Amino acid sequence: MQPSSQVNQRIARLAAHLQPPNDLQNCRAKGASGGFKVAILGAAGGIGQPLAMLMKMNPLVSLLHLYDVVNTPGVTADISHMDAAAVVRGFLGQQQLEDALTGMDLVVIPAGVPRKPGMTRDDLFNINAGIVKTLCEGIAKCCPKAIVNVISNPVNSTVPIAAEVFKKAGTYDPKRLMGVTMLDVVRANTFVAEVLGLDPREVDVPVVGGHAGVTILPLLSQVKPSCSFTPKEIDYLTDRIQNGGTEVVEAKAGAGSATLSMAYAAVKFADACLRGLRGDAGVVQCAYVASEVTELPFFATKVRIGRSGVEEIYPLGPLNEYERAGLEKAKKELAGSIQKGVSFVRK
Ligand SMILES: NC(=O)C1=CN([C@@H]2O[C@H](COP(=O)(O)OP(=O)(O)OC[C@H]3O[C@@H](n4cnc5c(N)ncnc54)[C@H](O)[C@@H]3O)[C@@H](O)[C@H]2O)C=CC1
Ligand SMILES: O=C([O-])CC(=O)C(=O)O
Repeated sequence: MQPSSQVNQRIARLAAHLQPPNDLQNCRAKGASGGFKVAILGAAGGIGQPLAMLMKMNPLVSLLHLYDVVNTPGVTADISHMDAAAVVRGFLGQQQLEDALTGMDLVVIPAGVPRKPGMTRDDLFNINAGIVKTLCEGIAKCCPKAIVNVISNPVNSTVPIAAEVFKKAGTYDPKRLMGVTMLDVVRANTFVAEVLGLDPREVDVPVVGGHAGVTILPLLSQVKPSCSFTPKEIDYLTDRIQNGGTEVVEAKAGAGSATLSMAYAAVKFADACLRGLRGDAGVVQCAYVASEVTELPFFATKVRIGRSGVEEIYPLGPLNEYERAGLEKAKKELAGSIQKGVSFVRK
């Protein structure tokens, strides 16, 4: 074991490499005016790295803060060499969390452990709940007005955890907290397009409920362009969309869960948040948010994102019998997951 002073010195040396020299910092910052400031927490991970790369490429981002408890010097050095506009800064370890968060407009959280085959997302609760709680305490202190995108699983519980942390700190604004369920929509669009023989970019499948198993409820009766499916196709598509995450976990055989498609989905969702913040009209995506659409305190549906975050939550729309049965199953499981998250912070 290395003595902790040696470890701290090493971290300080590594951290020093994450910033440009003092006399160059102002000149770097000038290139960053006009866009949004975005932090990724868990930026050195399987999702974090490709997400950081894609965010660096987003013209709406002027400053990109990469925070993790390991490996941010390397990831930051690497990504900062891309000749895209955003200035990239790295932050390593808990003692740099506050610097990473101060002044941010959008915070994206993919920090935490992923599943291995045989696990459910809820099996990640014991580790990830504490990680999300600590990170949200930092957000409440350093950037309470930021939009927060929670990716860390189990999303059905980590979003209620974040809400409770913000309530305790007196900073909770339900419009600014969103659980990222975009990957369910991305998968649904892909799988439905395959069945219909369409380009997935032309397909829009609303996916409501939450982000685990039966709580992932694709509304196949509301697919655009308007179409119809056989009962066999509905069973196949519902099952594949609900178990898309497990399909990847099993294929990766112990090496983690979806990272590349998730980074794609996360940047699609983050971009929608930034366009909303900019004031673009008609920015609509599915997200898991505080909601009155059902009797549950959180639920994923289509939402309209604007300057203040979630500005409108759309109703479920007409459901068929199959979807109504799915909704009941989803609500039952979601209720327990939400309560588990709330109790974790209130206990
Ligand atoms: N919402 C969604 O649709 C999806 C969510 N996920 C979830 O995203 C999370 C991350 O997945 P991966 O990137 O594949 O995992 P990973 O293990 O590759 O990366 C996670 C990163 O988080 C970092 N980390 C751990 N504790 C931290 C802390 N206290 N502060 C900051 N960073 C910390 C780790 O050092 C690591 O770099 C998992 O919980 C996974 O289940 C994954 C795919 C889809
Ligand atoms: O399945 C997992 O554990 C990761 C995830 O949430 C997904 O891919 O949808």
